[in-house]
Amino acid sequence: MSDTVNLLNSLGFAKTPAETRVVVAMSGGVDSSVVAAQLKSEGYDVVGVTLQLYDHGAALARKGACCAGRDIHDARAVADRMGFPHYVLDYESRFRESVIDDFADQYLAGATPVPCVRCNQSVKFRDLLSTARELGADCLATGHYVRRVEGAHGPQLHRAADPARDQSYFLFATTPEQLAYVRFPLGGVATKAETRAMAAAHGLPVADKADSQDICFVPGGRYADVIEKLRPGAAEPGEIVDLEGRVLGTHPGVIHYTVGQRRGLGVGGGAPLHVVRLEPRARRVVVGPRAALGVSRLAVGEVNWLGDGPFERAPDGGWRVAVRVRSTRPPAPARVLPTGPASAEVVLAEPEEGVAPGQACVFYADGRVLGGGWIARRDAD
Ligand SMILES: Nc1ncnc2c1ncn2[C@@H]1O[C@H](COP(=O)(O)OP(=O)(O)OP(=O)(O)O)[C@@H](O)[C@H]1O
Repeated sequence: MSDTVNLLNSLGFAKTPAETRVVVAMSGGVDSSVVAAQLKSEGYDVVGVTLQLYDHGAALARKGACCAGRDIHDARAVADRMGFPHYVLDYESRFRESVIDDFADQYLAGATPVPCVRCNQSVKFRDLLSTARELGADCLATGHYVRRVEGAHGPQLHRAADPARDQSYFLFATTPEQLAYVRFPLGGVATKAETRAMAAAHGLPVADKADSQDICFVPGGRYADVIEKLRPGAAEPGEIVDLEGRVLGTHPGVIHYTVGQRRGLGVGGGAPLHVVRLEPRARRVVVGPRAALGVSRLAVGEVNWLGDGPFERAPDGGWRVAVRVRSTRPPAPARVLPTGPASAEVVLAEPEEGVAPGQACVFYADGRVLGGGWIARRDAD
C-alpha cells in the first residue's frame, strides 16, 4: 500500500485504485458498461466478466436479452475501448439449475416465482463472486441500482437514489458476507439519463442501447411457452371454480395463471373475477371478486436478515417495518414476527392485494433493506 494514501478510495479500500482489482459483471447493457468504464477511468484494475447464461441460439432467448451474442459483443467492445481485459464465462448449466429449473417447477406448483432474485443470490453473488475471488479481485461490482452504505455494524443495503430504477427488491437475499464483497457504483446516480450521459462521455457504443425488459430468458413475457418447452406435457388442464367450488369453466394448466390476475380467465359475464388462489394438485384455478384478494397475514421462509442484531430477537410485537410483497407495490406498514431462525409471520396493517406464493416479501425501514423472505403461505391458502 502506498504511504501517501490514508483515505479510502471510492470503492472503500485503503489503497490506491491501481492497487484495487475489481471484477465488473458486464451484461453488455449501458449500466454495467458505465460501471466498468467509470472505474477504469478512475484508475482501478478492472476485469470485465460476461456470463453466458443460456444458449442464445435456442428458442428460449429473445433478441436483445442480456446474454444474447450481441450483448457479449457489446461488453467486449466497451472493454476494448477502455483497455481492460474481458472474459466470457459459460454459466449455462449453473443458470439452468439455479434459476430456470426453479422457475418452471414453481409455476407448476402454483407459485409465481421471481427468477431475478434467484439469479442474483446464486449465479451472480455465489458463483460469480467466488470466481471474482479466484481472479484475485478485492470486490465484485455490478450495474444494479441499489446503494451499499457502511454502517456501524457493517455494510447496509439501501434503496437507490432514483426510486424509478431501484432494484433493492431483487437483492433482498444478498447475505451480509456477500454484501461485504459487492459494490453497486450506480446506486447513488440520480437517474438513468445521468447514466446514459456518463456512457456518452466515455464514448461508449452502448450509450443509446435500449433498457432490458422482462425476464432475460422469457421472450416477450410469454413465460407459459417457456415452461411448456422445459416441462413438455406437465401443464395439465383443469377447472376454474368460484369460491364456493362451483365450476365456471376450464383452463389449459395452472401455469397460465397468477394470483390477482383478471384478464384472460374466459369466464364471467357478471362482476369482474380475479384469480384468488391456485390449487395445483387438484388442478383448480379458484376465482372470486376483488374483495377476496386482500391478504393480511402471510408466512415467509428462507429469510435473509440484514438488520442490526439477531433476527429472532425481535422486540415485543415483532419488527415494525414496511414490506413490499411484489416488485411493483409500494412499501406498506407491517410487523414481522420471527417463527424460527429463517422464517416469520408477516402481519400487514392493511390488507394487500396480489400477494402470491413464490414472490418475495422484502422488509424496509425507511430506505434501508432489512432483508426479506419468500412468501410460502397466505391467510387465503
Ligand atoms: N449476462 C451477464 N453477465 C454478467 N453480468 C450480468 C449479466 N446480466 C446481468 N449482469 C449484472 O447484473 C446487473 C443487473 O442486471 P439486470 O439484468 O438488472 O441489468 P440492467 O438493469 O439491464 O443493467 P445493464 O444495463 O447493465 O444490463 C447488471 O448491471 C450486471 O452488472
